[in-house]
Amino acid sequence: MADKEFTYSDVSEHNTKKDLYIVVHDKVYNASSFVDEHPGGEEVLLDVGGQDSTEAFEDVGHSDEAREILEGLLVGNLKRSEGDPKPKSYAQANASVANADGASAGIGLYAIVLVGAALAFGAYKYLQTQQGEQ
Ligand code: HEM
Repeated sequence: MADKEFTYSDVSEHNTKKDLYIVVHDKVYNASSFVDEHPGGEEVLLDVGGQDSTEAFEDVGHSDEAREILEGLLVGNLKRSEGDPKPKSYAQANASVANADGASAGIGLYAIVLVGAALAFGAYKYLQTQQGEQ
């Protein structure tokens, strides 16, 4: 049963409380039986029903216990086809965000140091000419 393959549109049909599939890391889970028990509330689960909720699930930092429950709800694998929303791999998404941030902060810092140095040099030169004129 857990070897079943679902397309994205198969999954998107299961988006009601009584029939709720969610995708986490390209695996398809039937969360219907767990909606009422979810410590984070039913609303968040219904929000991601029929969709890829990898990011939402990982953002919360769910415990190992939560992951075990999730495995128990497994019904199959997601078969992606062209035109589907891009896979949301949390680790990859986060790494690229961190890199982009790091790079832009680095460049910004260089720019500030360079502009600061140029200003200091200009002021120094200006003061020198002023002193020369006296
Ligand atoms: C079927 C998938 C899911 C399972 C099995 C699950 C399971 C759990 C469990 C067991 C907890 C208790 C804390 C822990 O052990 O980490 C929890 C908390 C929580 N979950 Fe989920 N969860 C699922 C999906 C989601 C999704 C998609 C969201 C979306 C935002 C979410 C949001 C939360 C929040 C906000 C809490 C914290 C509640 C609190 O501490 O007050 N969960 N979840």
